[in-house]
This record gives sequence, structure tokens and C-alpha cells, in this order.
Amino acid sequence: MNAAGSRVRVLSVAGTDPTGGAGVQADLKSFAAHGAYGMAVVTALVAQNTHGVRAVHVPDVEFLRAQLEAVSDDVTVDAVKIGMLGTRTVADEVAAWLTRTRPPVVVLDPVMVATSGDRLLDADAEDAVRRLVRHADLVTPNLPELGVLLGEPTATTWAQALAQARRLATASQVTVLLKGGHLAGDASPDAVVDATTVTELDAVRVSTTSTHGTGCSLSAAVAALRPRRPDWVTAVREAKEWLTGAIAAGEALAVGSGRGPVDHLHHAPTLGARPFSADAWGRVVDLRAACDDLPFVRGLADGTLPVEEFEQYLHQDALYLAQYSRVLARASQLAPDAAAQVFFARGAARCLEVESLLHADRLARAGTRWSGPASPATTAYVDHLLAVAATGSYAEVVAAVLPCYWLYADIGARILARAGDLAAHPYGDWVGTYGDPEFAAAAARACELADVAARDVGGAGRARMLAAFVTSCAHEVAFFDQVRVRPLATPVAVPTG
Ligand SMILES: Nc1ncnc2c1ncn2[C@@H]1O[C@H](COP(=O)(O)OP(=O)(O)O)[C@@H](O)[C@H]1O
Ligand SMILES: Cc1ncc(COP(=O)(O)OP(=O)(O)O)c(N)n1
Repeated sequence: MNAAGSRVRVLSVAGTDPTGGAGVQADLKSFAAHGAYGMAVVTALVAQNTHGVRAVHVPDVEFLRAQLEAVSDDVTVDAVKIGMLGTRTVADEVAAWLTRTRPPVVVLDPVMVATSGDRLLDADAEDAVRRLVRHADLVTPNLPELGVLLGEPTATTWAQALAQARRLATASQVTVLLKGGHLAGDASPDAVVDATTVTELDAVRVSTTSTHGTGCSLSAAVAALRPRRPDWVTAVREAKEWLTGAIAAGEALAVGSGRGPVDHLHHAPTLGARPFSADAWGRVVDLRAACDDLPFVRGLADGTLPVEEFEQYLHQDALYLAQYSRVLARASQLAPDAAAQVFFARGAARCLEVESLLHADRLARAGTRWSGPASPATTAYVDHLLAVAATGSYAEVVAAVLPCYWLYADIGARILARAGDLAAHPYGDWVGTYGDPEFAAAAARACELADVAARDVGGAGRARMLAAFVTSCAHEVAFFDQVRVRPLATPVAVPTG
């Protein structure tokens, strides 16, 4: 016997999924996501993927017993999660082991049929699973499994399902986590039901195909949490909130072409991940190439851009910078430390002081030629930035403001390198401002702050950062592309959202 360790020790007794979405593989990820030390005893080897089950191999029951005893002879098990059992013999063997070892927390996910329709439990094993319910503290059936456990038809409404859960809880003296994933509609409610109380837990239904292994992942998360939470409702509520986020982040994993897995670690920082800025720059290769190819940018670089077009751009840019400055101020407000706070506050001031001076000088010379309101392209870019500033996290705001530093520093440095001496360049003041090593240093610092922010936001947060960054880049290209005295053929498409 070991003394209590720094982490709860949680055992999964379940089948396998070589694609990692369900079974012991999902359970171990759920345990890790909740800070538990995970262990696994395999009941069945399942050849399956995101489309369905191809074959099942159930090892001899003696070998199952050997695995179970190897764990419990040596390790104190704080909680057990039981998943796929496959056969009656396996279910009875697990029941016998539970009787001998009596772990303090037993969660039974009565896995019978995968959502793909493939059976994961022999029909003649249903009675054995019903017997096993009496060894469990919490049983987590979906709607069809609840019907089978009671010997009743599958509930077709949530009210019927709640009544069935109540009957099971009373008859078996067990707490039931009723799962509503198989219901139709916009919600995916669950409920914790015992002989006297029903606690419903609401959740929106995420519109996604990434729901493979949701039942496994939820029951494993609850098993990992329960030893450290005061009651089932608290543990289930926490696990369900996590699972909803994991489901929403699942599609970004791009695992398989069928019903994909959830992202168990969506909330967690990833050790050894590529810096955000490296990822982000790679995602906008096409947009950067499109930018270089714009007549405006080519004309700016070689000095052939008509002056009216440059003034038109400067006028829109002055309107843009006035709002961009506010978004930088928002980044400063949200910044986690004084250094980042100062950086973005200085950036906000610089927009108004230095860059607007450059613009004011040129525009004063142009007179009243360019005094109109913000164009559709300017408005669209500003609206995107202000929306991120109003609703996004610090990390998203930093990602959204980054292209205005980075693309300008990149273009400025390359034009400067090609032009050499700016004295004779008609747009030398612009090129000098953005090609300046000081501006390149500011862009590098903005990248660094985005990389630091990305470390703490998990997979879903990083995906939101990338979306904000790519959208800002597309707006940058559209912003340059709007400038034309002569009409251009194809406007640049900006992604929405
Ligand atoms: N599309 C979805 N959006 C949000 N939650 C979902 C979705 N599908 C399933 N869930 C949740 O996933 C968990 C497992 O649900 P369910 O599909 O009923 O079980 P199983 O995976 O065992 O068939 C439940 O908490 C359920 O509410
Ligand atoms: C080995 C194994 N165990 C259980 C399941 C079923 O997973 P579940 O979480 O119930 O969800 P679906 O993937 O069926 O929606 C499985 N497929 N494999």
C-alpha cells in the first residue's frame, strides 16, 4: 500500500481505440487533463477508427485478472473508471475484482453500442452489466444504454429519460449520470440523479462531427475529479464544462475523416509547441505573396505609384490608425505584466504621434483632396479589431494587432533594402519609417509577446489567436488593395469571423 501521493491515482478498465479518441486512450488523456495519475487495464483490443469498428479481440480472462491484480497488488487506486467490457466473462471478472479490492470511487460507463452502430458488448452480457451496476458509485448511461439497463424501450424525450434514471437510481441504489447527447435539438443536457434528487446540467449542443469518445472522456474525467470534489454534482459539472470545450476544439485536431475525437488538452498549455508567431507566419504565406503582388505595393516599392493613390492610402490610414491606437490601448489594459502594458501603451501613443505626423504632413500638402469618411475596407478592418478588443482575451487582441506591426516591418525592410538610398525615393519618408530597425524591433517584440500569451491559452485559445491573426492579415491586404485611382480586377476576399 502506498501513502496518498501528490496526484490521485485513477485506473481505467476498458477497451482500446488505436486512433486515440475513445477507450483507454481517451481515458488516459482525460485523467491527465484533470491532473490525475492514469493507469489502464485493457479488457478488449478493438480495431476501430473514426468511421467504426473493424474487429474486436478479447484476451483470456486469466490475463485480465493478471492485469487487474498487477495493479491492485502494488498501487493504491483512488478511483476506477470501467468502460467497454465486451463479454459476460469479462464483466463478471471485473465484478469479482471490485468485490475483492473495493476501490473508494467506482464509475461505470455501461458501454454497449458505439455511436457508429457497432456492438461493443455481447447481447448475452447485458445481465452481467446490470449486476455490475450494484458495484458502482456512479453509472453513466446514454439514452439507449439506460433503456437496456432497465429492460425498457429507449426514452424519446428528456422527461422520459429523467424518469427512467430515477427508477434505475432507486432500484440499484446508485447515482446515475444521465447523458443527453443522443437527444435532438440545440441543447445537450445531462443530469445527476439519485433516489431523492435530480440535478440537471444544461449545455449547448456544439455543432460538430467531433463527438467520438465523448462518453468515455466524460466518465473518465468524473472519476479523476471525484476524489478531490465534495460530491458528484460538483465533479460532473466541472467535467461537463471541460468536455463541451473539448468537443468545440475537436475539429481543429483534423484526426480522421469520420466522427473525429475531442481535444482533451484544449485548455492546457502545450510543452514544446512551435512558437505562435512561427505558426502564424506560416499560415499567411499566400496572403503575404498576394500583398507583395499588389499594384499599390509594387508601385510603392519602385516609386512609380501615382501620388494621388498614395495620398488616398494615407488618408484612409490616418482614419485607421486613430482606431488601431485604441485597440493597442486595450491590449495595454489587458496585459498581464507591466512590460507588456508599457509596450502597447507606447505603441498606442506612437500611432497618434509619429505615424499620424507623417500622414498629416503629406496630407496637408494635398489640401482637402482626401477628406471623406472611412472606406468599406478601412471600416471592415477596424470593425474586426474593435470586435476582438471588445470580446477577446488579451492573447486574441495581441494576435489581431500583430499583422499591422509585422507586415509593415517586413514590407518596409524589403523595400528599404532594394531602394538603398532613400533621398531620391518619392516615398522615402514612408519607407524610412517602416524600414527603420527600431520599427523592426517593435515588431519582433510584438511577436514575442504573442508567443508568450499563446503559451497559456491551450489549443482552443491558440486557434482563436490564429483566426484573429489571419483575419487581420487578410484585412491588411484588402486595405492596400482598396487604393486605386484606376479600377483593379479582383478584390481580395477577407474571411469573416
Ligand atoms: N454535440 C454535442 N455538444 C455538446 N455536448 C455533447 C454533444 N454530443 C454529446 N455531448 C455530451 O457528451 C457527453 C456524452 O454524451 P452521449 O453522446 O449521450 O454519450 P455516449 O458518448 O456514451 O453515447 C454528454 O455530456 C453529452 O451531453
Ligand atoms: C474501446 C471503446 N470503448 C468505448 C467506445 C464508445 O465510446 P463512447 O464514448 O461511448 O462514444 P462513441 O464513440 O460511441 O460516440 C468505443 N468506441 N470504443
